[in-house]
Amino acid sequence: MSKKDNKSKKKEQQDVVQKKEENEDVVLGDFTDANEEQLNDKELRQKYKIYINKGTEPPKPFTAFDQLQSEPHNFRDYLINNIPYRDTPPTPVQMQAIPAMLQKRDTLVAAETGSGKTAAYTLPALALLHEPRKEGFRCIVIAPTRVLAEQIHRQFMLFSKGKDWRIRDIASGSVSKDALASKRNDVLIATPMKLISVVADLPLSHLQMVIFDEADRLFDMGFAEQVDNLLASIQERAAQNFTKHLFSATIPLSVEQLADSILNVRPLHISIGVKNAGASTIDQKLLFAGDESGKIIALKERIAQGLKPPVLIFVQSIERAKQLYQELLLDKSYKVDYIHGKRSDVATKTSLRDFRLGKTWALICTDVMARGLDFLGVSCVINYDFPVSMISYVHRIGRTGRAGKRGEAVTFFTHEDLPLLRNIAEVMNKTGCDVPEWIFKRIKKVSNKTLSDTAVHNAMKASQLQKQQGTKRKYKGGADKKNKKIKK
Ligand SMILES: Nc1ncnc2c1ncn2[C@@H]1O[C@H](COP(=O)(O)OP(=O)(O)OP(=O)(O)O)[C@@H](O)[C@H]1O
Repeated sequence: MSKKDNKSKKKEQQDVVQKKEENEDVVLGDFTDANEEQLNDKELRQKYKIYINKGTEPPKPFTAFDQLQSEPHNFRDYLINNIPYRDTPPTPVQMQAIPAMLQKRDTLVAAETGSGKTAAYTLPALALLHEPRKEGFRCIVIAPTRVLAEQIHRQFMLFSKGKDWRIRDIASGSVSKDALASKRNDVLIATPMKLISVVADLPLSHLQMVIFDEADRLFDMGFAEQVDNLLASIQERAAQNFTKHLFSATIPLSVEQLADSILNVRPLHISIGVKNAGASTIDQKLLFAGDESGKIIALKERIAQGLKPPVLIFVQSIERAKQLYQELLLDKSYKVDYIHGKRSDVATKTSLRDFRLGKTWALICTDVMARGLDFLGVSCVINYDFPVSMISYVHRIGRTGRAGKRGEAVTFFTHEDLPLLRNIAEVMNKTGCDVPEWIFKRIKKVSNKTLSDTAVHNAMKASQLQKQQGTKRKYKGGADKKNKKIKK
């Protein structure tokens, strides 16, 4: 950039700041290249596409990890030093969610896949707990799958290095009852089922926060009742009010409404960028395979053209995973493996390790792997079987294009998938990826004949919400509990 350009950019920035001082309601400008030190809260939010969808007086976003060491955050040095990327900027979700959690208020946070949401709750959780204590579990993190719980545990261990924290992952079931009942514990990570089986024995009198990772999955049909029961049991055992934090890349309206009834400590709803869309770092493509037999031909063609490993290949069921694995094994040059929710712990760990080490170049998986898992450097995700919903699509493709790196997602589709194609095409459009005109024409033709997937999806969600509202909710939230006490 020339000196002249630099000067005019600086002048533009000064003008914006001056305008801002003259008139609070100035329409905010484009701050893409603005100097952050000159920007106020609103301008920073605009620059990083941070939206506050509910709640007042959100804290100012921070823009460098070092700022967390000083007032009002006061992170301890060891915590900052344990952040491997401390010298690079925080991601937008971290900029806003970390200060929000530090204000000890309930939060609902939606930000694209691979944008660093795990650190956005792990770091403030450790900062708020301050140091290891003998007060029982003060933080609970709930995740939908074992493999995700294990990954969250690794993240906590990384950030807590050098201090004697007790961080327990009970998702795989290796912690004894006695160890769990001990006061010498700080953080618990669990799947809902595991947590239900032990919650009665947990020391929770000093519980400060409960975090839901992949919150929309936890609150959807499969888990909603368990999670409701869980919150009620936790509340019975907790001596004080605790804050609740919901994180996901996708927060459908139904979950946002549920969150409303659960979050009551000065709640803040935060979202980053385009809601419920694929990460902007993913180059999304559709590939017409004609029919079922065309898929394997298309896959082998892609391999022959030089598919860059590591690659994740999503299929719809355990059976399909085994079938495709057998099919690809016929060619000895393919180094493939498969993984699904029913494989043993040992087999799962070995498969994941081999994939991380590059021993296998393609991992065939079911949707159990779609959420949350972080493999740095997955170059391509192939949706061999068409995803059942837009939400599943967003999470599957989100295994690539993480932490600012670019990735590719290819979705195979056949004639049979046409009725479901509209939602995926909409996600692609939202993120600026091209959907060929002929595909739109085909979708239009099909959706004239059948009820659109959006309508089906919305109808399902509405009936799900009705069911959830219809069944008597056990957990009523901190405010209700307080009111009840007052009435008594
Ligand atoms: N500020 C940062 N700078 C660079 N890398 C980061 C930063 N924050 C997180 N990362 C890295 O980005 C990757 C993705 O982070 P993470 O798994 O937390 O994403 P996520 O938003 O939870 O994704 P998903 O929605 O798929 O669960 C991780 O490898 C993490 O170490």
